[in-house]
Amino acid sequence: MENTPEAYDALMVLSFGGPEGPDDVRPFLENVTRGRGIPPERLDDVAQHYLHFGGVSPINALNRAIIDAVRAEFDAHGIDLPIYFGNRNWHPMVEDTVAEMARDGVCNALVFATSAWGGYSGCRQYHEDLARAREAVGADAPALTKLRQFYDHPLAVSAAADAIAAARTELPDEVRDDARIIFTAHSVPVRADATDGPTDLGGHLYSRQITEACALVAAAAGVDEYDQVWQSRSGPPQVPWLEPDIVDHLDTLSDKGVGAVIVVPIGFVSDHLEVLWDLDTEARDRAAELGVVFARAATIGTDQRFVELVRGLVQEMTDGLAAQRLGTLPTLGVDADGHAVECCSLPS
Ligand SMILES: CC1=C(CCC(=O)O)c2cc3nc(cc4[nH]c(cc5[nH]c(cc1n2)c(C)c5CCC(=O)O)c(CCC(=O)O)c4C)C(CCC(=O)O)=C3C
Ligand SMILES: [Fe+2]
Repeated sequence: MENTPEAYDALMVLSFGGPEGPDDVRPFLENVTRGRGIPPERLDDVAQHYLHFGGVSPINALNRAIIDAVRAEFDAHGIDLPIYFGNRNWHPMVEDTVAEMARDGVCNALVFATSAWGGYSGCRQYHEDLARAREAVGADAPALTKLRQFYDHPLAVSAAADAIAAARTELPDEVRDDARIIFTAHSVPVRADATDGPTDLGGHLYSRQITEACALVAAAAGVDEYDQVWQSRSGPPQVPWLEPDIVDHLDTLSDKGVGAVIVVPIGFVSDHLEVLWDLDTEARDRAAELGVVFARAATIGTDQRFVELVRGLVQEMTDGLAAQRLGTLPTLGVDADGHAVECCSLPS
């Protein structure tokens, strides 16, 4: 797809947000779950996960580091767009960021959201956040164009493949070559996944993109056999979410005699709390109980290729370059004219 080059005057990095101290935890969780029917017991549990780390999620600091690295990458390539930071659920809130951009005279900004995926939580909800923020700011709000989904960008695929190779070197010699590769991504309600994406695709855009990304990364890493599982399930127990859960899957693998695993957090770009708690704490502890040797691959956000990827996505829009892609599924987010479209919408 060729985009029509247009004049953009800023980039916003848009993310989930996370608490930065114990007093932030409850109000943050209330922002995340407002009107979503998450049971109070689940919220109490999740609050404990955050409090275990002093009430600080690493996500904001990680995003600030990504912004610094993108700034350096832009400077090195003569891209003089200012970079702003906004979040869905915690400060700096996207509404405040858009107000600041309006005060600075920004008219037409690009938006990089820190999710590679289609689907409601990873894509459409970010469009809703932008629309809400523009409405709050009113007539002076800049136009905001969300960059496309990047789950199959060649730089994302090669960074994830190299992270598997690096994790393999951490394993003891005797299990290194036989370690089972497990890709994991955030679970979502089965019903939400079923209705994601263009109707002619038949839904399931999020889970299909994850499946395709796993196949691309496995091929790049020279891995023939692997598993794809889910993590961080939320919601009431009677509502079905994508399965199997990673912790249950470790039991299954252990029963089959698997002695070592490399867990690959394909669904996330940085080591935020869903990685530190659900993988590095819960899954790692379960593996230890089972006597399964455990290594976890790094997320791609720390790899230099990640900022090159961000620059590439921006240049697709500013220079009208063709999208760099390895996959075949739709990656929604911009139309043929380079304009943001309401993607991943539920059929009405
Ligand atoms: C698909 C997906 C991604 C990946 C795409 C992307 O990256 O955007 C993602 C990322 C993240 N999810 C995160 C945290 C949370 N997600 C929750 C709840 C939920 N996530 C969902 C889906 C996703 N979530 C869903 C369908 C819910 C149910 C409620 C709802 O429909 O909204 C809850 C509520 C408590 C609970 O866990 O029940 C929390 C605290 C953090 C920040 C971690 C940190 O603080 O470091 C990040 C990056
Ligand atoms: Fe989440």
